[in-house]
Amino acid sequence: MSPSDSTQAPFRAGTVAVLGRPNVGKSTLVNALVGAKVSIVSPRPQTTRHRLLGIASFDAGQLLLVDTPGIHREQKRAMNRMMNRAARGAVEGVDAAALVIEAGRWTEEDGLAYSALNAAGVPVALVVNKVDKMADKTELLPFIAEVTRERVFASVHLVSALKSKGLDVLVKDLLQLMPASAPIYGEDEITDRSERFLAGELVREQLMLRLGEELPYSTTVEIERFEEDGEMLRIAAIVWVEREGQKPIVIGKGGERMKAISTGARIGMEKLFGRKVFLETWCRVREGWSDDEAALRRFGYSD
Ligand SMILES: Nc1nc2c(ncn2[C@@H]2O[C@H](COP(=O)(O)OP(=O)(O)OP(=O)(O)O)[C@@H](O)[C@H]2O)c(=O)[nH]1
Repeated sequence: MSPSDSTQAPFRAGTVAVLGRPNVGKSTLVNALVGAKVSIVSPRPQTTRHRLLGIASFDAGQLLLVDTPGIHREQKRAMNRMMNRAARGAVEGVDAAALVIEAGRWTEEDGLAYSALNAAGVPVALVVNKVDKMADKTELLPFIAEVTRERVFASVHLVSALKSKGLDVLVKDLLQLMPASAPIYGEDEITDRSERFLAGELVREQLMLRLGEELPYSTTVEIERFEEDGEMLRIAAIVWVEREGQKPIVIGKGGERMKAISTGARIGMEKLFGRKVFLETWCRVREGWSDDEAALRRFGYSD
């Protein structure tokens, strides 16, 4: 994708907060813009736990995408507070926001996100995602008319992040909202996260995809080893569970599930890192951890 303006146009670079309800497709959009899987995707809401910077480079500029965790639907007051806090945190210092919504659905939470962004004075591009899912496309224009009736957006986009549709114009319009600036990162950089972190995320993604609702909430992934061995990478991942009884859920009958998790994660790693990966995956019980230690390990740290 390379939206090319006139040759006179300055290079632009800046930060875009990607906001929206859980499951609307924020991570899928960031990955599609970056052109690689920097943010994990699953049909389960609340997949994204971390703020993450995806770096999308184009001929005309560079977008630093902050992929924010989705916001819970809770009681109204709590929701309001969380929404504002999440929006404020994510929006601090950004040049624009992409508010991602699902085609045909505008909810109260979307309205709250819009209001928080508007109050923060951040220009908002409305990204109506999952257009491919809408059987009757004639409903799209009245839907947009309704959403934009009393709200101001810098631009409005109909996209399918999954099928990479409508993204060229989105990039072009987002770049217009960025300040003239030299590139902030190298053209081949795609995230500020380490490869080690991304490896852990790919294991976590497989856990979510393959365990679904069965996945114990407190499960964490630790990358115990991440080493270069000639052309290949040797990686060891530990899936930490809280109780002995949770191990069979992760491992599955005859180890089948763990094998599938490991293979899925390895394939993702080989694609992302562009080389062969030897991956070992273990499931262990994290007996005796304090909450602090568990939290640190969740971010890939251990003493
Ligand atoms: N049909 C269709 N599905 C999509 C599209 N974009 C995302 N999805 C699917 O929607 C689900 C959620 O996608 P994510 O990218 O994880 O959504 P998210 O907003 O980052 O979710 P949280 O991490 O929970 O905030 C996944 O199953 C995606 O494959 C799209 O354009 N079309």
